[in-house]
Amino acid sequence: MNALSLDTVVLAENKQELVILDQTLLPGEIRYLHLSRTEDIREAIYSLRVRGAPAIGVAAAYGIYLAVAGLEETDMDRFCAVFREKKAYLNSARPTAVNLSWALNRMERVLDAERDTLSVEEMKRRLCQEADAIRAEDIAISRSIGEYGFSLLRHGDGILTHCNAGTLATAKYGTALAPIYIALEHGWDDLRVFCDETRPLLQGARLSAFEMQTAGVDTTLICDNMASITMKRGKINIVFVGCDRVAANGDFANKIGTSGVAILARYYGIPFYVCAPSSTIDLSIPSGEHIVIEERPAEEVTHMWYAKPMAPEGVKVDNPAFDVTDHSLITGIITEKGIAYPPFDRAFARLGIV
Ligand SMILES: CSC[C@H]1O[C@H](OP(=O)(O)O)[C@H](O)[C@@H]1O
Repeated sequence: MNALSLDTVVLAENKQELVILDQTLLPGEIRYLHLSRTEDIREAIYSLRVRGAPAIGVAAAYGIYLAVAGLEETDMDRFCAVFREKKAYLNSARPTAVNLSWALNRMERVLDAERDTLSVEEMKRRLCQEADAIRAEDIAISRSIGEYGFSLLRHGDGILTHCNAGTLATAKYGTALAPIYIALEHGWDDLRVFCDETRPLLQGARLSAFEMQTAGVDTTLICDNMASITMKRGKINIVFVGCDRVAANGDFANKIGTSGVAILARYYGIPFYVCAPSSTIDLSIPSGEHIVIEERPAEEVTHMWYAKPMAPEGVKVDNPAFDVTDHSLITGIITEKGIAYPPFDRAFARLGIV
C-alpha cells in the first residue's frame, strides 16, 4: 500500500460527514473517522488527527460547511450568525498554521458576497462547492510545488526533511515531499530521503518515513540530533521542509526544530528550501516575530511514547510546537507560482503573491 493512495481529508458522498484519516494512529493502523459534529472536527484538528497546514485548511472549510449544513433555518441573518459563531470556534483549534483562518475567511467571503442573492439552502450548496474547490486547488498546488521542487533535484541526491509535509499534510502529494513524488513519476529511483524523527510528536518517523518507505524510496530515519553528523558525512545535498506560516520578509514558522536544521544547512553549505503554498504566505505580518507559536501539553514530551516514566515526576517542560526560521537562512521558497529567491518581499510580488 502506497501512502499516496490514502485520502487524508475528504467529504463523504452523502455530504453529511467529513472523512479523515486519523494520523495519530499511523503508521501502525489505518483508520478513517467519519465526523459531522463541529466539536469533533475541532478536536480532530487540535489533536492532530488531521494535521499539516493545507490539510487543516481543507478540514476547516468542510467543517464550517458541515456546521451549518444541517441548520433548519430559512432566515439568512440567523444562518449567518450561526456560521460566524462556528467559524470562531473552529478557528480557535490551533493558532500557528495560517491555512486554518485562511480557509475559514475564504468561506466567509462567499457567505458575505452571496447572502443577498441566495436562499439558505442555495447557500449551503454554494459553501460545499467552495470547500470542494479549496480541496481540489490544494491538490493542484501541491503538484505544482512538486514540479518546481523536482527541477532542483539531481539524480542520486540525498534529501533531508523535517516533520511531515507530505501527502498526509495536504489533500494529496504534499509540499516538501511532493518533489520526490514527481521524481517517482519521472521514473527516478535513485533519490535518498532522510527523515528527522521530529520529536515530540514524531511526524517524521511516523508519517514521512511511512510515506517514503511505502512509495519505495530509499528512506533513512534519523533522530533530530543526528542531522548534523548526517550533513557532515556528505549524505545530504538539499533540504526540503514545509511551513505553517510565512511572513512578508520570508521568515517562516514550521515544526519545532526546523530553525536548527536551517542553521546546520547554512553551516554545511547545503541548499535549504521551504515549500509553501501561497495560502500559507501571510503578507499581513512583516516578519516572523509576529507569528504566534502554539504551546502544547507537557505529556506529549514526557508520556506520549513511553511505557515507563522518562522524566522525573513534575519536572517543568517546554513544548513549543513550532519555531521561526529567519529568512536569511533560506535558499529559496518553492510556491505553486514559482520559486522565490531573496529578497522575498520583492520575489512574492513578482510571482503575483499579493
Ligand atoms: C505542508 S504543511 C506541513 C507542516 O505542518 C506541520 O505541523 P503539524 O504536524 O503540527 O500540523 C509541520 O510544521 C509541517 O511542516
